[in-house]
Amino acid sequence: MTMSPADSADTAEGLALHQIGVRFGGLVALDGVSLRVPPGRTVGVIGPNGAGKTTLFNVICGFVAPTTGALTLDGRPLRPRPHRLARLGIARTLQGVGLFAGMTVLENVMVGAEHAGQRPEAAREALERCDVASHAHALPGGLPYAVRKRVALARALVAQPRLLLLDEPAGGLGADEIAQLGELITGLPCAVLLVEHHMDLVMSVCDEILVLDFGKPVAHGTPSEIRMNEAVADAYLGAAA
Ligand SMILES: Nc1ncnc2c1ncn2[C@@H]1O[C@H](COP(=O)(O)OP(=O)(O)OP(=O)(O)O)[C@@H](O)[C@H]1O
Repeated sequence: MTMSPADSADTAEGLALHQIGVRFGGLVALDGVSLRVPPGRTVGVIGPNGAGKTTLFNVICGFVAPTTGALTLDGRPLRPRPHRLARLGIARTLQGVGLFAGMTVLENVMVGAEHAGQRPEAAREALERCDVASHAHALPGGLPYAVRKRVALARALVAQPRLLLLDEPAGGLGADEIAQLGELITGLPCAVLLVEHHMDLVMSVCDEILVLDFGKPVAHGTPSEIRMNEAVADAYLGAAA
């Protein structure tokens, strides 16, 4: 299998990371990571604990500035800032849920709609897409965790992003809920960057997968290529040992 860094992509469309490196003091969290998320594609990032997945996500969201390398959006330099992502057509969900406890489900998603300049009806449509419209008038606190996560996803989707960043969306979910989440992700019209531990979900929804180990890219390919890759098996067995 060949590595396919963003630098060699035949088109500059979409988000691209070029040789990104991040250091926290003496610790190298990311080292030479290149990746492209073309329009409409679902790209997964996996790796053992501490591999740098969340750091990569944080670089794209603008929470962490890369020490080396650069990002581009449609070929133009991108210096992400968390509060400017919506304007760029990028939405995200974070680990956990992060809903406003004092607002109903619908109001939570309306906040997202307003922020993105969408019409109010878009909020109900997003709830329907995520199959949680029946909870529109409930407060999040009383709802099952899986429902709250779907509401958070609806709040991200209401912006009708061109790129959706998902940070461990399967965390805390059961097998059936993860399967439903997979169906939802597969049906999305936007590009998706999925940072996730749950291999079955990643393998079932992603067009391509980047594998990190100790901050370095160790493989990049289709799910079937990744399944057969020895370096990937080594990274995971090493982590389990
Ligand atoms: N703000 C920070 N300051 C110092 N070190 C950090 C910081 N954030 C992450 N790290 C370190 O960087 C490395 C990569 O961490 P990161 O959270 O990106 O990995 P991960 O692949 O998301 O792990 P996990 O699967 O456990 O969430 C780890 O060694 C971590 O301890």
